[in-house]
Amino acid sequence: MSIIQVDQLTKTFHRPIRGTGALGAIRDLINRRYEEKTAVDRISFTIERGEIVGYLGPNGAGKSTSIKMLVGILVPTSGEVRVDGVIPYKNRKENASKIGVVFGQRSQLWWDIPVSETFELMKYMYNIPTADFKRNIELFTDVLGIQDFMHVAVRQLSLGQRMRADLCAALLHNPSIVYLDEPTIGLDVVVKKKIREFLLEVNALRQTTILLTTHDMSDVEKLCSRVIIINNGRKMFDGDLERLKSDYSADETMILHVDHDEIGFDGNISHLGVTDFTYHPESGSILLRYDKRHAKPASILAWFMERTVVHDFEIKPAEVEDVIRDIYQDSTSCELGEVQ
Ligand SMILES: Nc1ncnc2c1ncn2[C@@H]1O[C@H](COP(=O)(O)OP(=O)(O)OP(=O)(O)O)[C@@H](O)[C@H]1O
Repeated sequence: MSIIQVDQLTKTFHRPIRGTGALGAIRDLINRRYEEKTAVDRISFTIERGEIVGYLGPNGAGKSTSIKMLVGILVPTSGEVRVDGVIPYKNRKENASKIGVVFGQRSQLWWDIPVSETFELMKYMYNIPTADFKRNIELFTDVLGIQDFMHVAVRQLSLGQRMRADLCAALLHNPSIVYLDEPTIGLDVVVKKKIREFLLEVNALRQTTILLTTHDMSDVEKLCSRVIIINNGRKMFDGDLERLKSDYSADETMILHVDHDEIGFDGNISHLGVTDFTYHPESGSILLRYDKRHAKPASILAWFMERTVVHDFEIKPAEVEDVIRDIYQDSTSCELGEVQ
């Protein structure tokens, strides 16, 4: 059975409409008006044990609201959610023992006590057996490089140190599911790498299911076998990254390595279906972007080979970042493009 089951999940907020100016404020006091905002709109998906899934969408798409329903903080307006056999908002305590949560912007650690004592408190709160606790501390501190600041008070940690400590704390009780909201936000490349390695290791060792929201596409490419994309509360795509690229992007880039001096044409190559063209004389390379539905890479290559000496060439599919940006911008694809 799938570890996460979400069926037609919906959350509608009623939020006050605020009047403008002093008169509006007085009017609001007498007659408060509300508008409805459907933050999550009939979303359905299932996630299997051990999957690492990227839950993506632009700002305000409904990601945090979905996660809050999965962790049991919010009660859905309609639809169903079941996590490891439990309805989160009805069985909050049981659900909490099975999950780990990290919100990149907010820490769950106790500000004034050292990291090591926070971990001891976690052991007590989650009733973690001593042998498991020791094993996890050894493994996690090693992979995340926490030893150097184990005895430092949380408020004195840098952002990267604090995030590593947060991750460690969230995983000490061996949760079967981990929700990560922007876990690498604001971190340098070295710490990002450590965190990604850690997540992959825990996932491989323990079959931990990971649901990750991030705006960092390199997180997605390094970690996620599958992505779910939402926009305006609706699911737009559910599948693997390669499928995302092939279904949603027809753009490719061809890079030609040519002789510096011999490039001899006027640059008018739109008839080849090329949409973007740049020549870099310092490296002797030509970058050509085209829509593969309208252009033939072989014809482009042949055309250039007739006019200059081409030493080498490569073809690159669109970067996932570009594909996702295009999907975010194209809100009309919302329902039409939904893929299960
Ligand atoms: N408690 C609330 N009351 C009213 N509206 C809310 C509430 N929480 C969220 N919303 C609205 O629901 C929509 C979705 O918000 P949500 O925080 O889920 O988006 P998000 O995808 O997590 O965005 P971001 O990437 O910016 O964190 C937004 O329009 C937001 O203003």
